[in-house]
Amino acid sequence: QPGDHKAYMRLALSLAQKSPPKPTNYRVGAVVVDVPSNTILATGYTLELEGNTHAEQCCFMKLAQQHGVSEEKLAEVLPSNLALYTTVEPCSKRLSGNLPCVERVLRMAGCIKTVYVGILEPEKFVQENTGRKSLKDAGIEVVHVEGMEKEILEVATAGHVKE
Ligand SMILES: Nc1nc(=O)c(N)c(NC[C@H](O)[C@H](O)[C@H](O)COP(=O)(O)O)[nH]1
Ligand SMILES: [Zn+2]
Repeated sequence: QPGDHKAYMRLALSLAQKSPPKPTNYRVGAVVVDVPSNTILATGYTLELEGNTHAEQCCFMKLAQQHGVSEEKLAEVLPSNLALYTTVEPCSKRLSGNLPCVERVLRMAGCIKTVYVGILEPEKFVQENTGRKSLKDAGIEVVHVEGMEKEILEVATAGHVKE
């Protein structure tokens, strides 16, 4: 139901606010939900876990640890109807060269059916985020949860030098 989507996106935004501000990335929050049972399987925010980690990446790293598998094998052990909520759409390229979150989501195309995003990635670091198309081509639905764009962007860019 639409109400739930907003509630999960608001939870993701509260997670994003825990992320240490940096000028070279965005502060993002993410939540993985098992749709049939409407339960949260994992939460994450940018830089929550060791290394230069992204919010979505943290969710998957936690799930892999919980299930004792590598991130690559995660789709084999998770339920098959999951939703990923992320305040900023999954990245399709990272200036650090680390594996983009779209690639991580694509590996889980067997269980992640829908990605709910609060905003599309601004074109500050990466000219054009091609993620949405890659996800749709893999049969993953991308849904924009509207109404929180301004606050999501403010949180995401809190570490940036004000122009
Ligand atoms: N969806 C998403 N979740 C995040 O947690 C995060 N930080 C970004 N940010 C996207 C942005 O394009 C990259 O942060 C820069 O391209 C720098 O790349 P690194 O973060 O250093 O790997 N995007
Ligand atoms: Zn990412």
